[in-house]
Amino acid sequence: MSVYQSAPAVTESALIAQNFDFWYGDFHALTDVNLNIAKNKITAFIGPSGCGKSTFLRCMNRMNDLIEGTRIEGTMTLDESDIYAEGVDPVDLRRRVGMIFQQPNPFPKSIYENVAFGPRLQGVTSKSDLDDIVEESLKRANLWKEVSNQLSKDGLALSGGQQQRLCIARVLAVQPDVLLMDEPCSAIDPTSVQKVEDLMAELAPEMTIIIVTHNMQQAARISDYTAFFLQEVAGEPATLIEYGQTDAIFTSPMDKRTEDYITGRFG
Ligand SMILES: Nc1ncnc2c1ncn2[C@@H]1O[C@H](COP(=O)(O)OP(=O)(O)OP(=O)(O)O)[C@@H](O)[C@H]1O
Repeated sequence: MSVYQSAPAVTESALIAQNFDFWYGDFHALTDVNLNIAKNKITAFIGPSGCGKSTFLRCMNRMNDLIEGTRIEGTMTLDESDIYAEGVDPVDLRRRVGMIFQQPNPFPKSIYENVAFGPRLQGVTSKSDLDDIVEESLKRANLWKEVSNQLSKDGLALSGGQQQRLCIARVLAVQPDVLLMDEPCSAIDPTSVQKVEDLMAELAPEMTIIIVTHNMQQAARISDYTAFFLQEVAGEPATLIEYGQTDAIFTSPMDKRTEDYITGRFG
């Protein structure tokens, strides 16, 4: 049973998981997750290694579909539509629900082509439209000033932190409603971490952001809501333990297990 502390009301929720379970083949990884993700806010997923944070994140844009033998039970809705319903195109879903990974993964193409790739697939052909989208996306990703005079440079030649912001620009170029970020700052330098955190704050008023982080200070600093996951018994499924406004989770957790985790007693 999870504890909810002033979680967002359903009407303010972008994504809603109900009685959600997930399996990798025979391995039951997550059970009975019930969670309303607040629209246009930042939500952090925290918990010890292996408690299913990334798994649950990947359920939100059906990335796990790409792994053979996975299955779900329960429902996951995005703006009240079931994302696992028959007829939903996972590729279209992943445009609406973009993802940033721990390791930046630009294409081996120029900075410009990395950002223009998605819009081109969507049918944008005009050079001036593409130029505008590339500039706007790089600006929103806090990268424009650093790369505006070298757009033909290979994206892989950028620093790790710049590559991560390039990946963010690439996602922003297709105008997602939701941004999933799986430990986006753990492989980049501190200055870039600051830039990524700044841009998350800038994006949040118009975009729902969910971040998996091992860094408690980061979760406390940047998120509006926090969800704590835990696998209590090895081999048994993990679940959501406590969820609510970040201030409440970090200052007055209602569940002893949340308190023990955030005060560093385990994990
Ligand atoms: N592709 C996979 N196939 C089988 N089991 C997997 C797969 N990916 C993850 N798991 C298992 O699912 C459980 C949850 O893993 P997951 O990576 O979601 O946890 P996490 O909380 O994100 O961990 P971390 O903080 O270390 O990244 C773990 O037991 C993991 O070994």
